[in-house]
Amino acid sequence: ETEEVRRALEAFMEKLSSGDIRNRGNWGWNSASDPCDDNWKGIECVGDSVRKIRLKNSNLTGVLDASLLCVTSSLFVLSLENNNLSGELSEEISNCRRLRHLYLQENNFSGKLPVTLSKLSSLKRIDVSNNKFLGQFPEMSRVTGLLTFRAQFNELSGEVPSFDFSSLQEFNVSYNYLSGQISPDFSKKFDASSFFGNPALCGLPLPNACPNLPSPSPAIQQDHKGSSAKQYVIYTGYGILCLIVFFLFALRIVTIKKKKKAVQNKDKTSSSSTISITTSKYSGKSSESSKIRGDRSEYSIITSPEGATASPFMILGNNQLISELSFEELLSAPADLIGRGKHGSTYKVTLSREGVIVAVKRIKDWGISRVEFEKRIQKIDQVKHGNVLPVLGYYCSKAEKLLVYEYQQNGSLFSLLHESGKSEIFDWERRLDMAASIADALAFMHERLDDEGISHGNLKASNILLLNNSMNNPCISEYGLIAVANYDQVQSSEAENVNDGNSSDRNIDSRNAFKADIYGYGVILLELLTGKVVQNVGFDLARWVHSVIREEWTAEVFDQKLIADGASEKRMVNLLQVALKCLDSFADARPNMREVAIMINCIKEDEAVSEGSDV
Ligand SMILES: Nc1ncnc2c1ncn2[C@@H]1O[C@H](COP(=O)(O)OP(=O)(O)OP(=O)(O)O)[C@@H](O)[C@H]1O
Repeated sequence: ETEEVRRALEAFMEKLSSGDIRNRGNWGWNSASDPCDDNWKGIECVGDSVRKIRLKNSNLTGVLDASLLCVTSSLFVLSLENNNLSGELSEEISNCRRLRHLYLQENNFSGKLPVTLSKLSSLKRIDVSNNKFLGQFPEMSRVTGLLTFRAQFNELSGEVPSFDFSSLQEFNVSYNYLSGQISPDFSKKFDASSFFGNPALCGLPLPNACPNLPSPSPAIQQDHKGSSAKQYVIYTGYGILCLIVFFLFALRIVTIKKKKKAVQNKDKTSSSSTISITTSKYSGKSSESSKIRGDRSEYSIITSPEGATASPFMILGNNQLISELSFEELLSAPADLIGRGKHGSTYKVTLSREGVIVAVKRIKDWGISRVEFEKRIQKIDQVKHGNVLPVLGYYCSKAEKLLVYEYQQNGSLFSLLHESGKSEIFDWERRLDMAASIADALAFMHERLDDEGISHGNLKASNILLLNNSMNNPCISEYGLIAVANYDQVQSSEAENVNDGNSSDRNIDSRNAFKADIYGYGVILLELLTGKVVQNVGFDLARWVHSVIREEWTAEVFDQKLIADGASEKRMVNLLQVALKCLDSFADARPNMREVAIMINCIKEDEAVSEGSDV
């Protein structure tokens, strides 16, 4: 470890032991030695960095100075239970950014739990039970992936805040001074023993129902009467304002209709017309640096040659973001080209309605009839999954198709893996979670769209977006946009392998397309495991991985960041084995997506179990 860390840890121990570390014999904890090389008591390292501090039942009597402790930025586990530590847990605990397990139970800690606990986004298990913590709970819902929260036998008060329930397995806040109604989310998952001993807490799963809300007191009613006159004046004002807005809106519709008529008349006289998307000129990957507003672009939407009737712009579902969005509004909004792929271009379009940004995917030369296209989009729209980005609207002419999606500002799995640098922690657990979420979502889509033969068709890391929510969950975008999969990696001999001589051509095609998705998913797994870009200027990741494994250098394959983080090699190898199954050159030998999802979830469970036995 660095000298800075050694000194900080020495000072940390001095405070834990009330300055009395001389009596601790051969504990080490002396900055003249090294915590990893010289085996300081309770310290576990991976390579040169301290990962775990485990000093339970060690008769420690001082205070926990988090500002010193968290100089050790690679700390994963802090276990100080059953000592005699006192004082507060300070806000600097959030500087231990990678902390996963925090065990402080059975001490004499007091004061409030720091609000900064919510910044420990990697936290899996926290136990602060049997202390004297008081005051309100910190807001913990941002800590996704929390498995255990134990805070029983303290003096905590206020309401039970909301948590992220997706992973929470154990929750106990019994014997505190909590009050209010327990949220139904808790009662679905935990029994009364999690809440006993809080006299002012009510509702299921506790036996005491919550009293009905009291009706407003006469004094309040009186006050209400007094304020109703004021409200009358305000509402009348609003009414007049609404009338004015309505009048202006009607005027605008009449003007637009007149314009439309003029355009249609023009269409009838000329053989084609051009509507342009106002866009910046494409100059490299990122458009942010090259915004040239108001350019008439080369990227234009050309109506069908007959030009008689342009296809309407269709809005799907009742998404508020683009409700009643007109094609005119979409086309007149400023658009930045954010990428141009094999199958078309994608634009970031800022609508005039406040704050609404959409992504418009423009597909050219897709040889599919309008009827077929519409049928396909409608089918996809009927299958909803939280990790699959829905199409909000579409436009379809003979020459090209436009699809509108909600813009996801957090980028894609590709950018997270290859463009985010060191700023963002993308550790093993998050990668495994992501692999599982994508597999579950894809298995769901495959099963629901099996009869229609609609696969994703273009599965890759840039089509896995990070959702706008606080958890940045992965989300598969552009599902089903390409009718025939066109992976370079899928060898042409595959069609023969898949053909058993009985299936119709159509079945062979759609089965191939589903199997191609599995291949695409295998490549994503390889990218998660190796941190390398697939097919990057002559580099074929799948082939490279195969050759390294043949040479029995499996550990060389993995992303060095994962190794340095102490990710379990056993489970990385397990995931690699799943990836290799997905990449089998014989399409028929690949598992289906449900089988893949089951395998990945098993690895995830294995990870959770080992997490639990970590301390
Ligand atoms: N809804 C969206 N929100 C934010 N970014 C998006 C959205 N959809 C796509 N992108 C991003 O836009 C960029 C271009 O996407 P696009 O799909 O056009 O190209 P591609 O995926 O590289 O190629 P292909 O045409 O083969 O799909 C990618 O970086 C992608 O992550």
